[in-house]
Amino acid sequence: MAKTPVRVAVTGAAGQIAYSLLFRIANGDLLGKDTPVILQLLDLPQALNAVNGVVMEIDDCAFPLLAGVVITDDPEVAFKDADIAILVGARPRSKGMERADLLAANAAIFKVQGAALNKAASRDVKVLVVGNPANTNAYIAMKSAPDLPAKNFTAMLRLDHNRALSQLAAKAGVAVSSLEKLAVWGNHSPTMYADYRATTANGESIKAKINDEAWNRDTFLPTVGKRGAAIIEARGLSSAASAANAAIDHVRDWVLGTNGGWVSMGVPSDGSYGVPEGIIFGVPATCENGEYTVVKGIELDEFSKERFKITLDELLSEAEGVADLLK
Ligand SMILES: NC(=O)C1=CN([C@@H]2O[C@H](COP(=O)(O)OP(=O)(O)OC[C@H]3O[C@@H](n4cnc5c(N)ncnc54)[C@H](O)[C@@H]3O)[C@@H](O)[C@H]2O)C=CC1
Ligand SMILES: O=C([O-])CC(=O)C(=O)O
Repeated sequence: MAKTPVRVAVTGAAGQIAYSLLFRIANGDLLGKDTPVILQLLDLPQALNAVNGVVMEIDDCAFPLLAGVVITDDPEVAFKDADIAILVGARPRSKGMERADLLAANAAIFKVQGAALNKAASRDVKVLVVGNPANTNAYIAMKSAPDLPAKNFTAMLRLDHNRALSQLAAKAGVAVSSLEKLAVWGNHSPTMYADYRATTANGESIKAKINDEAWNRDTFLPTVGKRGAAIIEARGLSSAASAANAAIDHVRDWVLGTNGGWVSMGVPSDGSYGVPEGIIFGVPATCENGEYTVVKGIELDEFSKERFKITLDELLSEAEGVADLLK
């Protein structure tokens, strides 16, 4: 019997990330080649003409799995019965800005969208926030949706995770596909802590194989942390296709499972690792039957504790910065 189509809402549908993301969702890369999808696209009124143009192109692909498209500037229409909501729409940063500079500009958007999700979306909606600053935007959306389970709200750390995998594979001379058990902790910002102490390639410790603590501190962590800025510097625009790819990876793994493998996701803290409850913090997780489970019991050494504190302090100050908005 044909499967019921899954309703996937995407905000910022006229933007550069969406221009990669929407075609891949319609192609079945998100939910598998046996699952029809309905795209529910949101953007600002002045961008709807551009969304219409993107949808003309989507039509011209004749995707067999595409069961419908909704185009709207009303968040409640976009999120109506949504099973998945990928919140991309926000102002991106330009040269010289830090992601935190976007906090004020983007916070209000996520309050409105959280409230609209609360009202209109499926009670099981899986929300991924991509728009920066992603963790705190997810926090605002979650706090603005009191009738939805907090665990439904996640932020994208997967781009950092994928960047780290690629750097590690190159350094160690192993295939990306052989790497397991990488953790990216904290905020999607240069403070994130990509932690490969537990990572293995074909069962062998990557830390032992690389055996270069100076590289970890002085090259690897800054490269992963500042990759977004390096791409803006080189391209004049922030990363788009790689961000769309990471969004696909995040949601696909959440829905379809990771077979025991670790992925990094920003999720509301349950208090583990000393992160105050509700703060959206990047953690290693496994996914099964549509649920994620945080990997527990990882010991933090002195260096890890230092890095952990820096990224947590940043998130706590971002949360404080939006406290008034949430009253
Ligand atoms: N978490 C991550 O790893 C990454 C996050 N990003 C972030 O993703 C966001 C989007 O990036 P791009 O697609 O490159 O930007 P873009 O400027 O090309 O597109 C953004 C789109 O969002 C729309 N928009 C703005 N406010 C909106 C609202 N209230 N409701 C609906 N749509 C709205 C705009 O009209 C525009 O079409 C930025 O915040 C960027 O910093 C980018 C790369 C990676
Ligand atoms: O750096 C930016 O502004 C876009 C982004 O989040 C990334 O590429 O990681």
